[in-house]
Amino acid sequence: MLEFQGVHKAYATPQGPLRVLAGVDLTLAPGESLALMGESGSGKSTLLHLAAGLDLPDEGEVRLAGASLASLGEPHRARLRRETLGLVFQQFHLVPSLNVIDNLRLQARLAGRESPGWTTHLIERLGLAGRERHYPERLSGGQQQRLAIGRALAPRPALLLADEPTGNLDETTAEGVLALMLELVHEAGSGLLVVTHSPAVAAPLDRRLRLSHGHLAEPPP
Ligand SMILES: Nc1ncnc2c1ncn2[C@@H]1O[C@H](COP(=O)(O)OP(=O)(O)OP(=O)(O)O)[C@@H](O)[C@H]1O
Repeated sequence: MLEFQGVHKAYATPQGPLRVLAGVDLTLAPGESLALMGESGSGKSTLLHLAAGLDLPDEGEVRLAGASLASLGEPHRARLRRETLGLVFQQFHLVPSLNVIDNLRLQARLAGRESPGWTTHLIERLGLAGRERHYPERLSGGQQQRLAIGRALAPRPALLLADEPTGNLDETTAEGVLALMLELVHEAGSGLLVVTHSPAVAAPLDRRLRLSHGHLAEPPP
């Protein structure tokens, strides 16, 4: 589903190149779930951006659904992203001019996979039944992030990429939202790559890896 082979990435800084990924290898099978952990600044978001083809490696290859992302033009990469991935970030990135149900429908339509039954099911599971016509600004932070997760899962993507999805929420709300995210990923039949600092979130997933000094490794027990 997702494969990194010898991936290197550095950023240009006034002090010279900042080496972030130094030969990362990773294979994620369809339906597999992986927690990506690591210190702040270790390159977790960089890895997720490369996985989504939002940025390209300096060296090595990233393959998504069998396609080498660097070999595709940006329009083709964007289409593959829409059809294959769900993305959830710390900021919710909801469409403010669309109500709850239209935020969900838009994403499914863009991916070419609308399913009214699944959308209705999602709204109920997200605790947003009765609020279908509300706009995001009228929802609480936790509700907005639940909606952002639901939107990403509306097309039942092959893989959900989530970058510290509850980083902006208080601890109690975050726990509930993350538990719901894991359940919905399971119901959607999606794979999951989630950046998290929480051992409780990481524990039930298939695998856990830690990014440190540019390399991925098993975390200490
Ligand atoms: N566009 C950029 N230009 C220059 N440096 C960058 C850029 N993006 C990220 N960096 C630097 O690369 C390093 C890795 O950043 P990244 O955001 O991938 O880490 P992270 O593990 O996700 O961190 P956090 O847990 O704090 O979100 C950091 O030192 C960051 O400052």
